[in-house]
Amino acid sequence: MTVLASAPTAGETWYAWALVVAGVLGLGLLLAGPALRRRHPVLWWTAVGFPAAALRVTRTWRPLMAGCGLAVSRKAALTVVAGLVGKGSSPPQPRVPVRGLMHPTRNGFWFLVRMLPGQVPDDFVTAAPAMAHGWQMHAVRVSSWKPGVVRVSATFTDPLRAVIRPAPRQPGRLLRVVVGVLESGGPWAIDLRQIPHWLIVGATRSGKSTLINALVAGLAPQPVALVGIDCKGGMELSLYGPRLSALATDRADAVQLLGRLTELTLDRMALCRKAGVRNIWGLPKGERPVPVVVIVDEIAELFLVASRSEKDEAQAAATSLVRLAQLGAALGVFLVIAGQRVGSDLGPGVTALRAQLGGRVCHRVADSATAEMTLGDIYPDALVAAQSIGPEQAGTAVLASSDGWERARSHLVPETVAESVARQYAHLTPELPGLADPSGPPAGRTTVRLQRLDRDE
Ligand SMILES: Nc1ncnc2c1ncn2[C@@H]1O[C@H](COP(=O)(O)OP(=O)(O)OP(=O)(O)O)[C@@H](O)[C@H]1O
Repeated sequence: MTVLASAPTAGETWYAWALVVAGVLGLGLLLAGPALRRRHPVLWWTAVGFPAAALRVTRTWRPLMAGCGLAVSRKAALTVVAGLVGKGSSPPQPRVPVRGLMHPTRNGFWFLVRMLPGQVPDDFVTAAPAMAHGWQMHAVRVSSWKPGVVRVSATFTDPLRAVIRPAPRQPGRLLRVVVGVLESGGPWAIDLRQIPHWLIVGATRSGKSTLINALVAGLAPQPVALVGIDCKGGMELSLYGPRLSALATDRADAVQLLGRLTELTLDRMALCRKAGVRNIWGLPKGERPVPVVVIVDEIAELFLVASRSEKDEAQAAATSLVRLAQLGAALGVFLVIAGQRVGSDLGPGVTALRAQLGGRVCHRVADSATAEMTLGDIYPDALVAAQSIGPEQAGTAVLASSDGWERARSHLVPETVAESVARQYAHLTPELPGLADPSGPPAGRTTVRLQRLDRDE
């Protein structure tokens, strides 16, 4: 028997080579994939992860939408007509929301979705965990984009897992400090001119003080006055003593200091009224009073009462804080209030105050009620994210403001660093004569140094 062998054509040779090259590349990526992912995650995501995710999203979009109850059946009449015209072919599929182009990011992707009539963004928020599972992503977040459209963004890994050390400080904008990293990979900046008052909540050792360290270390080199209220005997805030213009270490002190701050605010109001401007930023530079950032550590110490006289003090403190929050933004007085709890059990004042604090940071919390108190009145869907922060994720928090919510992790700024920055910039501490306690030494020069025994730094 004779076998006739014909020489391959040029087209066949090219095709065979392309197959071999694709096979070698595929095999190489398969073998080197895990190492590439570990060492160069961005490169891995661009070369392997994103194309695979794009295929997965395309393949699963319709079944996912149907499984999550986001597909809408065609009109019955249309189905009947299609059945008659199609002569037994399968009826038309239910309609699913229209998905836009996928845009890759450094650690994920995002796309827009046009919702079908009758759907609201919350329907997609509920479906986000199913999308994350279906696409094998670390997390999927859904936010409103514009009426009728939501933005779906996904991340393939948690960028907040690793401890984040701060980069060397750059001179920044007045009252703006980069304190950490956002889950989306961008900087987490606290900008007091944009959001003047903040509430920082978290269980013990969840990262509140570390965040305040980062904030103070960023504010210390700026021309601002820092004022501390720490009713735990100054145990936390006395660290920054050399850079503080005033420090109250118990409730009686705090009530007086808050009273003086209210007077200072009213003086500023009179100044602005006289100059015919709406806020201190409208005053000429030479006449503009220095911005004051008031840091309150452990708000419960101000509000919890055991006796009648304490009740009056707590009420006075609450009233002053609410007034400062109402008037302060325009007059250069900003509040940063930290505590383990902000429940209404602390008294009616705390609810009124909470409503005035537009910026919220919720670290790991001990109970769901605290997360609800911190975030629930702004973004109920952020609650799940806040409640899933574990003890090993100290410094991780959910941030919320009128712009939306996001997960973030603060820079690890140990107290020794914050203390030395405060000493380094002590010469910038503005003297605010109206604030100093007439009966005591200037608080900024306090010599008390209380050591926390539970620190591991
Ligand atoms: N952003 C962070 N990155 C890494 N580790 C952190 C971070 N924040 C806090 N930690 C770790 O958690 C520990 C406790 O943090 P921190 O003292 O800030 O908690 P806290 O909420 O202020 O606690 P307490 O209410 O008891 O004062 C720190 O000593 C540090 O080891």
